[in-house]
Amino acid sequence: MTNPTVPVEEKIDLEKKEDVQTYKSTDDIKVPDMIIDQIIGQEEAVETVIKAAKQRRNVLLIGEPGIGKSMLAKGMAELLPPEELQDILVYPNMEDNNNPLIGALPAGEGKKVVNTYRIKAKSKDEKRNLLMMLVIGGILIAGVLTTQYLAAIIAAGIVLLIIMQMRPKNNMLVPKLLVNNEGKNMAPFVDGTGSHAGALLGDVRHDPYQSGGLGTPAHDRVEPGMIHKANKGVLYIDEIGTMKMKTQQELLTAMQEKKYSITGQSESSSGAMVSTDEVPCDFVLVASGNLQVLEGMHIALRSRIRGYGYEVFMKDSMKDSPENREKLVQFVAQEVKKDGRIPHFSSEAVQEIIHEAQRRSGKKDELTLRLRDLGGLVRAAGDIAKEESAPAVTIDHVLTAKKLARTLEQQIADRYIDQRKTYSVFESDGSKVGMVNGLAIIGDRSGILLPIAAEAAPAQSKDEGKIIATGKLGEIAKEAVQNVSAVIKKNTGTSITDHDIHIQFLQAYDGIEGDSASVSIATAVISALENVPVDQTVALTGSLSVRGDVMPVGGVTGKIEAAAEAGMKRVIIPDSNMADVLIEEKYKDKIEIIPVKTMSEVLENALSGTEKDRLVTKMKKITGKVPKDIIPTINNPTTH
Ligand SMILES: Nc1ncnc2c1ncn2[C@@H]1O[C@H](COP(=O)(O)OP(=O)(O)OP(=O)(O)O)[C@@H](O)[C@H]1O
Repeated sequence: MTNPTVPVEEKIDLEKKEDVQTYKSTDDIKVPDMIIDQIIGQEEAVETVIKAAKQRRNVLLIGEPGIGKSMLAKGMAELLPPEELQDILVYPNMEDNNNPLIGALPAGEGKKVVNTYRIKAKSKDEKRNLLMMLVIGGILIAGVLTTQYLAAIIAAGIVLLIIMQMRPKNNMLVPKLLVNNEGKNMAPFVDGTGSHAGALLGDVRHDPYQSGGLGTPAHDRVEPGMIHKANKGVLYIDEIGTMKMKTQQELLTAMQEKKYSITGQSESSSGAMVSTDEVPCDFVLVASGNLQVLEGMHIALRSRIRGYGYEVFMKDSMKDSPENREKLVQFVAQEVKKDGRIPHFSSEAVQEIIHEAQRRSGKKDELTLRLRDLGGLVRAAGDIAKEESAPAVTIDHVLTAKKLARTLEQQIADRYIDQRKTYSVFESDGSKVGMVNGLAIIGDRSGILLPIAAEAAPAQSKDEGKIIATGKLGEIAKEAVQNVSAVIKKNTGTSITDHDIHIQFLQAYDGIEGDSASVSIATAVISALENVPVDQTVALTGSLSVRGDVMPVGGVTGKIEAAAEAGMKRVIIPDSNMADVLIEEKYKDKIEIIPVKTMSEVLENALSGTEKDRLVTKMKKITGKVPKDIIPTINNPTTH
């Protein structure tokens, strides 16, 4: 299917602040030509890159995956002042075969020089071949005339061998074009991500025949590195901290010297004997990665970037404002154009993408900037529309795509829920002592139910009770119980030190983040200590401060949706997270959301049965020791 195309002059140009509201489909929106103008939501990073490009400075971009780091690096290459691009040639060195010579020529000249050498070599070879044929022919004719056939054949063979050995190999004198910039008018962009030392710094191939003089000449075995191909342009390296220290050190040397000779990288190879003259490598380094990457980064390399460049911490979300929503309209138009196979999006379909951007940010009044993932949704919706041969992508296509294009984590979460239901790992009705339906996040935003079981027994040791936590999140559990032991005592008057407390995360799998489980753990422990059942129709999330306040956590939308999927009727979340809740319409009637500020409110809502009243009365009795802020909430719990 071909996309309908509005003539360029009739398109809405957002850069000129034209009114975007009038657009019917993304076909009406003009996509900027320059990559730097296509970058959405990273204004500070864009400004820095523009500044860095003017001065040819290095840049370190730190941020989440898929937010536009490599796009910025490409944009920078487009912006670099158009310097004289060069072709680099490597010539044989007659005096020292293992030290090939380097020559730089204006772009486009390199190929011509190589061709001239080739033609010369060819004509020399042809002349010599002709001469050889004449000499051998003469010997053979003489042999025929003197009837000395055998002697003539042997003589011709010997002459042939001698000439072959003595013949200078003209081909060997032809230089090799290392870097070819013919026809290029933009600074090069080279992505060196994940490349090993040879690919990055250049290499000399091994030649098993080099000792016999029969092999490929040294200069012909020289291969340029990415640092050389990026000469006068941008060298982009993602996840720079994963690169070997030695390679980072060499990279630093190349950056400082702006030239770097090529040698064989493998010590046992004949290439290691070869070392060329210095090859120009005047590149701008754009390094990137997430915060952890800094740990693996060579200190001197980082300091070089800091001293002669800029460091930028990129955003993963932007304010949900009318201007930023317009930028997302441009984003959808860009992705459609880039893909080239999917139809344009109707304005309603774009609205749904914007709504999803809101949801995915997981934060109040923000839009996600993890645009690679959002682009995935655009393409999935486009594919569905294309399959149906629809002229444009509609809101229904986007909704279907959201269902189909579920992330791996979301699919895993669904399967866990099914499995756990089948094996009754958790319950979604009735009440149970020491069992809590906690909530966690897997991947970056998929919620998952995390059942937690606690048992309390009188301490076996006379001195002090123990906290025994099993399951993959054991450490978190121990820490959480230690942190909240004061809160438990404050709420129940019971000291956990008189008990051995066993906690288990039931069937917790790798990749589950359990940081926000402390409210759930405390509830399970209190329930077990006090023998008060927990309502199994409630799911919980929240982080507990040592004072007993419920602190905000990440991913509430995903967690609430997971609770609803698992059949929970109510979900307790931190009050301060209420503004982040953007659950899908279909879940709204399924689950009641209860915002809480303190542990007492959690207990009021999570515990059940007559025993709860006993505990509340007990809590009230000890409220003399409880800070004032808890008293009113115990008497007057907030339920929504
Ligand atoms: N800020 C942005 N503006 C416009 N498009 C974006 C932006 N961020 C990501 N994209 C889209 O996502 C794609 C991937 O982005 P890019 O490769 O730049 O991400 P990245 O941050 O370099 O990720 P990684 O670190 O995983 O390589 C881009 O080609 C573009 O389509």
